[in-house]
Amino acid sequence: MGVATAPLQVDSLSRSYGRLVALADLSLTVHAGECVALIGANGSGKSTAMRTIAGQLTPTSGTIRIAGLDPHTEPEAERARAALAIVPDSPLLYADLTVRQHAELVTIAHGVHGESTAARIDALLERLGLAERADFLPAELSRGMRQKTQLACALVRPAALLLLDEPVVGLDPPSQALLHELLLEAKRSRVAVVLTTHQMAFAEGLADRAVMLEEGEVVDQGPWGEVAERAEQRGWLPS
Ligand SMILES: Nc1ncnc2c1ncn2[C@@H]1O[C@H](COP(=O)(O)OP(=O)(O)OP(=O)(O)O)[C@@H](O)[C@H]1O
Repeated sequence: MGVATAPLQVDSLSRSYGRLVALADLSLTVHAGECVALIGANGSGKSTAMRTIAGQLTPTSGTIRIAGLDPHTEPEAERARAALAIVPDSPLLYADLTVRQHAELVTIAHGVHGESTAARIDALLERLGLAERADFLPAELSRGMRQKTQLACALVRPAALLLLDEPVVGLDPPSQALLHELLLEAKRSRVAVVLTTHQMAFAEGLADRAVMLEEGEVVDQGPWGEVAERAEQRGWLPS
């Protein structure tokens, strides 16, 4: 067996919107079981990085490999998407599907639907406090419940790479603690996790490494504790 392919390998990734360079020259490798936090001010390029890695935005230059596969080139893109689970910065749910149907749709789409997945869905909805809302439509849910539905969709099936853009937003403190625990479990299952957050406390104990962006450029990166300390020194106060 050769060296295992990293779930995420990004090389010199840049993305512009017209003349605005939203992300410049990001290189990042995330190994199985590792968590990397992207931090930075509003508009620093975090979501642009996440969406480009996810295959939703075309890179201006650079390369992305998800489990060795290019998310921007068919037919590889489909297999890259299969290796990837995403929590977008605002919930993207179908108006006419219930909470449970969202989770089922993901398992069907990824070919892992069956009796054991039905039990897994039940257990996950229970943990997320959604069991009593399993048959509700998105419009009948609170904002936090919609966010938890999105989390259920991302966690309900195996993925090599989990991308979470501001996953904490809208969650109450116990739900934030639960998400922290669920992500630690994902790491223990060898999932590579990349998340963006403005809440330094949430990433504490979860992120192994951090990348700090400023106006699209990487201004610092390294072990979480070191980057967080330097970020505080440069006036980046934890919330
Ligand atoms: N669709 C777009 N068209 C033009 N410019 C965009 C577009 N989306 C984002 N930008 C610009 O790209 C830059 C980076 O935005 P991005 O959403 O990646 O930042 P962010 O770090 O995720 O911010 P936040 O913390 O507010 O979520 C900003 O200057 C923003 O104005």
